Amino acid sequence: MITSPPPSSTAGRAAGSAPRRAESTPYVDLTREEWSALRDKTPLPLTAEEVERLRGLGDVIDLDEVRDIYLPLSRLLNLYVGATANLRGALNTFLGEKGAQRGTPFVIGVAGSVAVGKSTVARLLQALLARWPEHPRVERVTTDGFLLPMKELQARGLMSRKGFPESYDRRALTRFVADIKAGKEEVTAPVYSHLIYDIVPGQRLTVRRPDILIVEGLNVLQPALPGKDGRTRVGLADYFDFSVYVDARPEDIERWYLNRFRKLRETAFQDPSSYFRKYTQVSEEEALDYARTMWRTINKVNLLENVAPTRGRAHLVVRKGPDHKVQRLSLRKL
Ligand SMILES: Nc1ncnc2c1ncn2[C@@H]1O[C@H](COP(=O)(O)OP(=O)(O)O)[C@@H](O)[C@H]1O
Ligand SMILES: CC(C)(COP(=O)(O)O)[C@@H](O)C(=O)NCCC(=O)O
Repeated sequence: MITSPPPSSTAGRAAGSAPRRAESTPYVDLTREEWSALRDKTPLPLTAEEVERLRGLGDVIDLDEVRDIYLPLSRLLNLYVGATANLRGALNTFLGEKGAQRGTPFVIGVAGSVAVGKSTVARLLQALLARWPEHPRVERVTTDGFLLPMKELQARGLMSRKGFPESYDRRALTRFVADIKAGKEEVTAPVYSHLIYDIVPGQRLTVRRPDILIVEGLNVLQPALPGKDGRTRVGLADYFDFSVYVDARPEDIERWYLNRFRKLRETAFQDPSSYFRKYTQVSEEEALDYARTMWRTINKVNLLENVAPTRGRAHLVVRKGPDHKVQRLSLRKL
């Protein structure tokens, strides 16, 4: 796998280091304008009815952004799905009887920091990809279902490392995606609740042979853990047919994190069973101080230490500006 990252807004080039030679990059860099011009080649423009349905997803995303950025992306992915099916056909021809495998889901990983907008991108892609007659069944899962239960995090001293790679049951997550990719009829996963800030006891999410699976989470591009014998294992990202890294400046992400916290304080945190209810009982300033500490001591550290270093493994890096609008895209061409 090619690992040289495109220029980033998260971790700038070290002072004094040599500029990357343009001809050696495996990425093609496109401005927003260059990318959005590609939508002219995109069949299936959005109908008025679909625009309404997208609005119904409850996201604040503006519709020009959907047309300019995410519609061309859904076309690119549609082409990848077709090409991947052809490749599997070639493999089956080569393998003969041993190969005869039914179509397996096309798996897309969506990575990036807490609050960068992964869920919004993943929800949009789910809606846009399901419009194509070749792949109407698109499922989306978030990796938070594979966080260790709170009791276990406490026992291991990991409560302030939530979202770090070690706070997940990584083997179970990889097995879950491997089973779906292998075409199992029915695969289940645990469910995480932001309300109780914990795994929901006894609840499971079921995935039944989708055409496309979108796996969204902070750590989806992490390399595999070595096995006990030191040998390399197959990791989650090895099952991805395509991956997207959502990138933005940490200062902007912090602002989005705090804005989301402010909104949640007025809505979901009001629920008596919310883990964060206590922050509705103190002043907004006090609540935001707490959120700022969470950002600076947990989420920002995780972004810089674990998440951003995986950016160069993505097939596509989308870079957002301060207003969430995508400004540049780097697409892997090699
Ligand atoms: N394109 C967008 N335009 C405006 N606001 C957005 C956009 N994408 C995300 N947001 C807002 O930014 C915050 C973080 O987005 P979210 O998708 O919840 O992030 P993540 O899943 O990465 O934690 C949310 O408050 C969301 O409403
Ligand atoms: C649940 C999360 C770890 C994100 O998980 P993901 O779905 O990306 O695997 C994150 O949203 C979170 O709760 N972080 C802990 C610190 C905080 O509450 O901001």
